[in-house]
Amino acid sequence: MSSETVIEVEGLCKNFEVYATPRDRLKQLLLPPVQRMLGMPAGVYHSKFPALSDVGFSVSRGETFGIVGRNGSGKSTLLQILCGTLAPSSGRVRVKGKVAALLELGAGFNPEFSGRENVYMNGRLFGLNTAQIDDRFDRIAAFADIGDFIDKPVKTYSSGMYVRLAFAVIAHVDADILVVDEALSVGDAYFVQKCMRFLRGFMEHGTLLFVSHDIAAVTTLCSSALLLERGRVAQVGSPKSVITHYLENLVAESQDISAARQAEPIADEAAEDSADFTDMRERFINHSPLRNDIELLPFRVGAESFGAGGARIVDCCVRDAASRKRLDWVVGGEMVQLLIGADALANLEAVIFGFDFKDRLGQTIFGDNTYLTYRLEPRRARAGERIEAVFEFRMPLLPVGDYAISVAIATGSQEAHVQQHWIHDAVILRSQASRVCFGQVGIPMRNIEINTRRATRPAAEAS
Ligand SMILES: Nc1ncnc2c1ncn2[C@@H]1O[C@H](COP(=O)(O)OP(=O)(O)OP(=O)(O)O)[C@@H](O)[C@H]1O
Repeated sequence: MSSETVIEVEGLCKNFEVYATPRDRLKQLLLPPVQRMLGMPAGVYHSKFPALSDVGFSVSRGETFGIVGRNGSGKSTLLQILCGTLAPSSGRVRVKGKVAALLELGAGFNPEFSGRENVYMNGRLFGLNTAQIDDRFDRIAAFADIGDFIDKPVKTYSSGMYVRLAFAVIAHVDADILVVDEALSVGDAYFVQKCMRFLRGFMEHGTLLFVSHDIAAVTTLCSSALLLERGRVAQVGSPKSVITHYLENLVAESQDISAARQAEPIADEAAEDSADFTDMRERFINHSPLRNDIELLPFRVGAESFGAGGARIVDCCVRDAASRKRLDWVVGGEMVQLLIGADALANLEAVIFGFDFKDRLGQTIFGDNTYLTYRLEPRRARAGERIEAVFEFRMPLLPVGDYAISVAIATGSQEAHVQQHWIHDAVILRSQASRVCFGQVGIPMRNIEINTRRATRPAAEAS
């Protein structure tokens, strides 16, 4: 490593083990030791998913290095390896200096501890002693600007408060290398401005790894950039050329898809049910104040609820459909999953999960349940089991305002059922910006056209 190189990555690979069913995971855990004991070859019950393949690059001291790539291209995996929170499968990673990362919201915070206690805990993890943290505490609290919440348990924080405190901490631990990803987008506009002011100051001496879908931010902030495509390095170079390559690929991909669609016989159109598409104006919209940013407030365990008590809903979140990561914010139009998890407190027959997506006035915009899917083979749960339902759908484009998702677990049928546990407003969604200015929701437009053609003469004139 040269004196100026602070990050050096060579031949980095990361394979995740993917299990087709939870049963396979259990088999993988239990069977191989027994098979080995019996002198049999150990079975393999998973496939390997290469999230990163032969990744190599280096970053010099003082550089602002952008990492871009589509969803699922491996950015978070790479960052986690660089931060030391995930082990690579093979390859070499050398990092010189103290790294502080603002990755997943609140990662590294103990939700039971107060903000103050977490500041001390994290400060120590970053190598500061108590006297140094005492000395910086007021500045950290002022940066976070969360008022009395600094002495409340972090589990009571909104996602915006999490990110405020997390950023305030990493901004005060004398990091040599800062890693900042989309988490920053969760903060309110004033806070993001404050962070950007800090980052611009930091960039004068420190090294910054900046992961973003915000093409404009990467182009203006970064001194060089890396494009990841399906876990491989597609390009390292100037931000402008990397972003150009990235956009060309996006466009080429959408053209390939539309060419393929045109080539398909009409009869196949019905089979296109899983074909994905994005709004044709997405690129423009996502780089304008019209992007439909929706904040997701965490599941409120103590929220108002009712029910017969045969089950208790203990988990509810919105996840990214591809990565299955729990989301703190989402952009309207993206594919998401709503997960509802419940503990069965009694033996339950014919379980139905459902949800109700409401606007700020409590009017249902849409909702669904599992009844039709399982009508022929109703699901049951034994007392003591955890049972989960996942609904995958495209998040609608939401006009600015607050929304709520109520969730429920019931038993019986569509017509006659017993609500075992219903939680009002389990997840709150805050649509902060939107291009939808009328109607209850917007729908992504696959295509919009204006066509002109030669006017045909009215029939009367022609005769
Ligand atoms: N623990 C895991 N087990 C199995 N697959 C995983 C795991 N973590 C990530 N993956 C898969 O690895 C790939 C890369 O994921 P990663 O989160 O690094 O992508 P990303 O570029 O950060 O995506 P995004 O922009 O959506 O955050 C994805 O296909 C993801 O589904």
